[in-house]
Amino acid sequence: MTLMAIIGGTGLTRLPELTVVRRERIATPYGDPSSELIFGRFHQQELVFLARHGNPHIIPPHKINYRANIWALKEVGVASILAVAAVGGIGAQMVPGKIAVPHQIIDYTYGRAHTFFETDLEVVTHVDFTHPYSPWLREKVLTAAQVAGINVIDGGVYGCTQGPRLETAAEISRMERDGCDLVGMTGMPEAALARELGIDYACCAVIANWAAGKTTTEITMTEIEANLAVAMADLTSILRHFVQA
Ligand SMILES: CSC[C@H]1O[C@H](OP(=O)(O)O)[C@H](O)[C@@H]1O
Ligand code: HPA
Repeated sequence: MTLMAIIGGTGLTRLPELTVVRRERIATPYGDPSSELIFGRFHQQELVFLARHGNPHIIPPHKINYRANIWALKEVGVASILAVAAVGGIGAQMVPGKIAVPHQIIDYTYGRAHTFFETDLEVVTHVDFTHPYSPWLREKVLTAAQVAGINVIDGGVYGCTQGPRLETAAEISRMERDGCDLVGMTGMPEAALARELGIDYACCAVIANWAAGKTTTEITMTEIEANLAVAMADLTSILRHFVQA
């Protein structure tokens, strides 16, 4: 069994039920990762956990050193990453409190260090990114959810915005016309960097709120945290079945 990692986002700064074995701070050519890597056993399965926004959660989405995070995971031998990400729901089925396993991405970010293939290369490298999430890893998550008896949404287009502000209603309307079902701020360049280093990558998108303009009420952190708290119990159950599969 190869080493897998879980990257935890908003609402998942530490992984419940993880027995910590050791913590390691990894230096990379790109600087420091968001947090130390936590090596542990999660229901008998060895894995590595990384808190995307640091622990405590202090790094905003546009300031995350995505390259250092992915490089550090590669450095310690990680072959697959399950990313957990809080999102806003755009599509009608993307109801707050539910979990979706997106199958596509549209990148609206700008100015982020988004590639390892920049300078001093012998050849220019263009990785295939037709299917940004590894199909077998998505299937494994979906099967784990089914076995756990949790009704997750199979598929969805994750639109990644720059943040840290939330979107305007018009931006969400445009994203909807583009085909986005979910909106978050961290899916890119994380997924692309994993692909560049040959690490399999899939995402559990935890729906925290209706996206801007989808309701008449203001989006508040209180609402987001409450929905995340409810969904995290389902997420932990999916992860338990996922690692045991
Ligand atoms: C209003 S919460 C926004 C924050 O939550 C998500 O983080 P993550 O993807 O790491 O769970 C979103 O991308 C924003 O960073
Ligand atoms: O509505 C949102 N927009 C962007 N990112 C998010 N992360 C949680 N909710 C949202």
